[in-house]
Amino acid sequence: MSLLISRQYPATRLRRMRKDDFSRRLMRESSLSPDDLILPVFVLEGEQRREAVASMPGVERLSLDLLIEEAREVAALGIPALALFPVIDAQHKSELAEEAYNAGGLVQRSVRALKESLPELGVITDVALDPYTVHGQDGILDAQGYVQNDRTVETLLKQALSHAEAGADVVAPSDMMDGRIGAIRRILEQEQLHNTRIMAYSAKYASRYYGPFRDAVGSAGNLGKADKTTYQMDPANSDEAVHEVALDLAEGADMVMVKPGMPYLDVVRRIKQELAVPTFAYQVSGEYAMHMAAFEKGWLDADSVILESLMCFKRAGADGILTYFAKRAAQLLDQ
Ligand SMILES: NCc1[nH]cc(CCC(=O)O)c1CC(=O)O
Ligand SMILES: [Mg+2]
Repeated sequence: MSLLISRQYPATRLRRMRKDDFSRRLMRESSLSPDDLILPVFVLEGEQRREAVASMPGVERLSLDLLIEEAREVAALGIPALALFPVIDAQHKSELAEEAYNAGGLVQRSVRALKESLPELGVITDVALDPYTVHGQDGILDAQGYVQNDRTVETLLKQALSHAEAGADVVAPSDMMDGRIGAIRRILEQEQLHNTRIMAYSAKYASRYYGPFRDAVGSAGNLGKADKTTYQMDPANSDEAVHEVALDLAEGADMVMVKPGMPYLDVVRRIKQELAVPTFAYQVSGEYAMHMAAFEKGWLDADSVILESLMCFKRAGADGILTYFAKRAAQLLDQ
């Protein structure tokens, strides 16, 4: 502090270093590259199917054959990984979400196909029951409608194992049950799947910014007016986020995540600073929708705002960002 106080204008003029591109580049503290990006994708049953998502302009749900083409482009752009989210047909949804661990299910088949066609592209799978339950909650309900923790974890284990057995490089539990990271790590070790990574959605908030995603996977209708406040975190909390992350690390997480992203950058910063582990952030569907709405109205300049929004995650301390802008950002960074 004393050092800063002793600095005085005109000896110190911070605009000097901003004068030229070379000195701006030299003092730049953060950088953004395709290596920092993960593209979330939505997969559908069928062939040659491509469906728009009304609340996410530019995002499409793809059948597996088209997803493989998409994945080829993603890899060619230098994006390290994609995160896979299934759209599950109503006939496969149930109270106990048994379809979640079907070895021949949509996710499991997609993982196999992706790893076969593009072995070097990282595949991250979502471990949570919401696409598979009739009520759209991430777990199994008791008679009062409460999401049962330990009963749900038993099913998540099977789901995570089925993903890993299909060849998923990373399983990403996004359900916020207590103890699920430890339980998944134990079963993976037991089954000799020592190198399956776990990206834990550790500090996942009960956010209304997930609305467009729930449209995309078709769980919005099932969920109705219900919320997820008995398991996802209160947006008012930040100490609790550090606590959640510390527990997931102790249980065997390789990477941790904060979600949503931009409204929660203080949490990203705290976690990176206090725990110093691979830290990811998810620029979620609602953030994407807000940006796209402003771009469509001509109120914000798309290309520059996309890159600025992503750079802010890096400055806050994120090692990587899940973003629906991943392809567009990688193209821009390539120019
Ligand atoms: N387990 C479900 C899941 N996994 C990722 C998202 C949100 C992603 C986004 O909004 O982009 C959600 C939604 C939710 O918790 O209701
Ligand atoms: Mg937890």
